[in-house]
Formats: sequence, structure tokens, C-alpha cells
Amino acid sequence: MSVAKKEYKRVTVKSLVDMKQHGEKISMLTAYDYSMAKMVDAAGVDVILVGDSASNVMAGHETTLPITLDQMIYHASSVIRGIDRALVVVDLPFGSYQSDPKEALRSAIRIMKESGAHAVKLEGGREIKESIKRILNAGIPVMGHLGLTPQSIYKFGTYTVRAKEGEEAEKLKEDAKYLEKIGCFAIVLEKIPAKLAKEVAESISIPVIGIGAGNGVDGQVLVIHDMLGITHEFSPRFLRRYLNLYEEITGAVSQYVSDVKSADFPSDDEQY
Ligand SMILES: Nc1nc(=O)c2c([nH]1)NC[C@@H]1CN(c3ccc(C(=O)N[C@@H](CCC(=O)O)C(=O)O)cc3)CN21
Ligand SMILES: CC(C)C(=O)C(=O)O
Ligand SMILES: [Mg+2]
Repeated sequence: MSVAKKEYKRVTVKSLVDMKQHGEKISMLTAYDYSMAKMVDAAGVDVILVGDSASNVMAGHETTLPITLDQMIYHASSVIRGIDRALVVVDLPFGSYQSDPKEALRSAIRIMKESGAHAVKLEGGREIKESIKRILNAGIPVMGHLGLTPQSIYKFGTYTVRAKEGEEAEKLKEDAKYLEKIGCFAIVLEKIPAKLAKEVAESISIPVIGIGAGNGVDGQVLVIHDMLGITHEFSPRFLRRYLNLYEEITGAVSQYVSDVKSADFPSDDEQY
């Protein structure tokens, strides 16, 4: 397909749907702080996700469950100060939307008001439809998230590929259609068979962004620490590493340590 590339001054939820219509793939990466967001935005990424994966990569927790709404707002407000162009989507953290639709809306409003973000993302399909509808009714754009939903890790017990079986695949397809119908502007599909993801992307008109969901979808997302090789022990098959920053950074720091110990640093030129 020929791709007429249009430069969007500021990416909006509408420009993403436009991109799908024109066959232009959507690039999305996570960021959790000002300096990283500035680089990711300058490099031309379309969507920045302030993911609850901050719980893992920023705070060192084993799962995404412990991160709080206040902490997500802190990360999101830092990211917003770093960007000129990207659309910024923020994960509603575990516990901030599952108990009831009113609380879900309150949580989404806090994110929009206190961080300046442009949209929120919630994990789940029809189980959380009332919450999604309430947030949408308040004029807040919602991104869906189906397939591997890390906030439900203890229900499944593993991070293996989801929706390989008929029934789970059918449910996912119906959920995706439902999310489109009620007005979500895009959907993340995480770690499901490429064939199923392609089928879903072709069955709806809103963009489908994949992570471990193959090349038949409308865009891709990765955790920035993974693609830069900072989380060097995390090696799922879907990950492409563009740098090995773990080695670069530990190398630079150990050089600094040795320069300080040997009194090589600072030199005559590096003092007053
Ligand atoms: N650093 C980081 N990257 C992510 O992509 C990410 C997070 N954290 N935290 C939240 C979720 C969790 N995600 C995950 C977690 C594990 C696998 C995974 O595939 N892990 C192992 C074992 C899977 C298995 O049990 O089969 C793998 O080898 O692929 C994939 C996505 C995606 N998200
Ligand atoms: C992996 C992406 C989709 C995510 O939800 C996160 O980073 O929290
Ligand atoms: Mg997440």
C-alpha cells in the first residue's frame, strides 16, 4: 500500500484514525519522565504511553499492581512538560477503575486535570463497559487494552500468549468490536497470535496498536526501557532491542568510578 505521509503538528485522537485510513502505521512508546519524553517526542513518535509498567521499570516492583493513581499522575505530568507533538495516553492503574464506574470517572478526571494528558487507557472488555462509557461521556478519550492484561496477572498466573483457543479468541473479537462501538479511539492488543490480531484490525475502523501481536495491526508499542536495552534481562520474543544501554551505562559509570579513584577526574581543564 502506498503511504502518503502527512506531518501532524500535534497528534490528536482524530489524526490516529486518519493514519489508519491512509495505511500509515502508528508508532507508540512508553515514557515516564520529562527528559525521556523530550527525546521520544523529538524523534517523532506519534503516541507516548505513560504506562503502569512504570511500576516495574521505574519503581522495581514485580508487577504493575502496586503503582498508585498519585504516582501515575506524577509520571504523566512530567511527561507532558517534555512534549510538543505526541499524543499522551495514561494508564489508569490497578484499583482506580475496577470497583465502580463513578470511581473510574473520578480517576480519569484526576489524570486529565492534574497531569494535562490527552487520553486514558483501561485494561478489559465488556466487564468494564460501564466505566468506559462514563469516562467517554465526560469527553475523555479512551484507549482499550485487550489480550494479555498485566493487571489481571494473578487470575492467569503467567505472561503467556493469550486468546489461542477458540472461545477466548471469540470473546476478544467481540470485545474489540464493542470497544469501537461505544467510542474508544484505539485499542492495544498485547501478546496474542498475529493472525487473530490482524483479523481484529481488519474488522474495526479504529486503530489497533500491537505489542507481541504481529505485523498485521495498525501500529506498534514497546516499553522504552526494553527497546533501549536497559532492562537487559527481559527478552520476550516480541522485543526488538535498538541499543544495549545497560552495558553502555554500567560501562560509563564504572569508568567514572575508576577516574575518581585514580584522581584522573577532574583534570586541570575541569576545575576553576
Ligand atoms: N519492562 C516491561 N516491559 C513490558 O513490556 C511490560 C512491563 N514491563 N510491565 C507490564 C507489562 C507486562 N508485560 C509482559 C510481561 C512478560 C512478558 C513475557 O512474555 N515474559 C516472558 C515469559 C512469558 C511466559 O510465561 O511464557 C517471556 O519470555 O517472553 C510479556 C509482556 C508487558 N508489559
Ligand atoms: C505494554 C503497554 C501496552 C502498557 O500497558 C504499559 O507499558 O503499561
Ligand atoms: Mg499498562
